[in-house]
Amino acid sequence: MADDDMLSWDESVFRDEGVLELDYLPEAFLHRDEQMETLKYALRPAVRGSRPLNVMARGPPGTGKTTAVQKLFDELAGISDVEAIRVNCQVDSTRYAVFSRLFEGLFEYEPPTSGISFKKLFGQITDRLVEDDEVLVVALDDVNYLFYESEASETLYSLLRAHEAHSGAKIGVIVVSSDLDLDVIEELDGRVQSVFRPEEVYFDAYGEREIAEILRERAERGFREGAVGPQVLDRVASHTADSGGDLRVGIDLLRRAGLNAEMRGSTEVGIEDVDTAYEKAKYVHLSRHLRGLSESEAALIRVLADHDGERAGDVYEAFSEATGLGYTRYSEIINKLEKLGLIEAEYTSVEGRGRSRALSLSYDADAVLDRLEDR
Ligand SMILES: Nc1ncnc2c1ncn2[C@@H]1O[C@H](COP(=O)(O)OP(=O)(O)OP(=O)(O)O)[C@@H](O)[C@H]1O
Repeated sequence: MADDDMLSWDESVFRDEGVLELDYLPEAFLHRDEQMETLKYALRPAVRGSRPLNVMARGPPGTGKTTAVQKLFDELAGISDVEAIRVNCQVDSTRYAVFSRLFEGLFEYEPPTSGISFKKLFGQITDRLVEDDEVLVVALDDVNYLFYESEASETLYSLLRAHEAHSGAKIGVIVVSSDLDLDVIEELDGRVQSVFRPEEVYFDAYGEREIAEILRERAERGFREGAVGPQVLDRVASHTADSGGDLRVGIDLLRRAGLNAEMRGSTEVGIEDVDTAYEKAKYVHLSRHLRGLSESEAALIRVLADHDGERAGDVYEAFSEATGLGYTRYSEIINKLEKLGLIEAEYTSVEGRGRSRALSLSYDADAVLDRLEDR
């Protein structure tokens, strides 16, 4: 360690730390040309004033789906008579919430919170589109959350059939899902299936070489010259690939490794800085999923931390005592947490009682509880 004031604040390994924030929109978007082409093809009619094709974009977490949408929407923002609005369904997970967000995007103020019916909200949106002769492109990002709340069919139905209820309304929809176990089309009601025939775009997981290239580009912008060597980058890429190829892990890892180097008073990031950082960065998924949970969902996680590995019936007793909620809601929450990969439900045979489900947390209980409190 250097002397006491080694960390003179202006001496940093970073050139621009903001580049290593997860919501930073990268200038260079590598290895996604094909996906961008399909998206552009689908959206092109909007630029000419017609309804765009609908799109379904799928792929594992951290593979650039949101970034692709954001990049295209930024381009569309410069075109008159096209409104492009991205809705994060992790935050807005009901039909009403989605349409409130669309209202806000169009009118630039929130709809009245009290008492405005869905029908009215919907009507105001479509009237505006028709009057101003605008095309609306809606991205339902993380649409899987609408399915977990059983709101997907209603929401899509309203969007896709808007022109029937309100002649002249032109709306195109991009649904984005990172839940690979969810068969989006199959899970929709028949009446929605019959009008939803989207173009499909798949975002496959990046390989280790691609990860390294993308991260090199990001590191060059984010770090001072010479602060991150090729071996360090390779190490970051290898950890990222190991944890499923989610670039969020890699970017978070780069940033934390940089902070570790600074802690040591070094101007160069070392392999050990990366390895120490990985202990934390590997939990970025966990933190992200915990952030979106409701109070009762969080309550079940807390109960499970105390009853890890126990039978579903026993966990229910503790849950119901803690929250006063009934079995139906309990089952729904288990279902959602399982789909999010936060818990695992395994069938076990109990002697004399047939098969029963045992529930356990997918991550270390202390790691979960710490992050649950920080959310
Ligand atoms: N090809 C790429 N080039 C540069 N940066 C990328 C690329 N792909 C992803 N990223 C970066 O990785 C991070 C995660 O990307 P993004 O949020 O777009 O993934 P996603 O597929 O939408 O994830 P999720 O499904 O979990 O919402 C972002 O910080 C983004 O800037």
